[in-house]
Amino acid sequence: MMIPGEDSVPVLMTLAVKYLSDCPAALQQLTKENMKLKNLKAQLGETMCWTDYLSLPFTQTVITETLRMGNIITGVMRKAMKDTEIKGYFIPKGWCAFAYFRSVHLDENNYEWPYRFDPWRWQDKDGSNGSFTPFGGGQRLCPGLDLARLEASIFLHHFVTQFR
Ligand code: HEM
Repeated sequence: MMIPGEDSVPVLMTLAVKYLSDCPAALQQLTKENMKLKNLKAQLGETMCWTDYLSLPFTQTVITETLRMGNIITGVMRKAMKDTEIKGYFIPKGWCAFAYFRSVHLDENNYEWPYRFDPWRWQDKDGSNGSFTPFGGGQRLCPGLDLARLEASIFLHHFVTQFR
């Protein structure tokens, strides 16, 4: 749990900062959303809790878009347990195949202007059609995906509300 969890989230945070620094409109909207929550919490005298994290929709789209563009895990290896055919390609039993996430996440058939950092694209899309797999899928789906998103949200919240 520690090894896969240690490198991936800091890379996610670092890439989010990099992409935001190139996209002032996204940084502005992210700051506005998080400042609003921070001020509300201060007025109520409350600290942040789980539901607050879920109430930051734009922050979530920033994280999702960073995962899409950043491709922190570039893909996953799989071994064919039997002769298999996928979309006309034959994979003999025993061969290894590499499912390359980057080619899916940066394919213009799946995403308009795929090299543009555009968190707004996620406002009416959830990637559940198989075109968004930064955490893998199936039996080996990353068990740390919610923790990764939570950590990145907490980082972004403090980053944009306390620093310029
Ligand atoms: C941005 C952050 C992260 C990304 C992009 C990511 C991505 C992935 C991917 C793609 C896999 C599937 C590997 C495969 O199918 O061969 C995976 C597996 C795994 N991840 Fe993550 N991960 C992240 C964060 C974390 C965190 C925070 C933890 C734990 C605290 C974690 C723990 C694991 C473990 C234990 C597996 C192996 C699951 C299995 O084989 O059954 N990951 N991760």
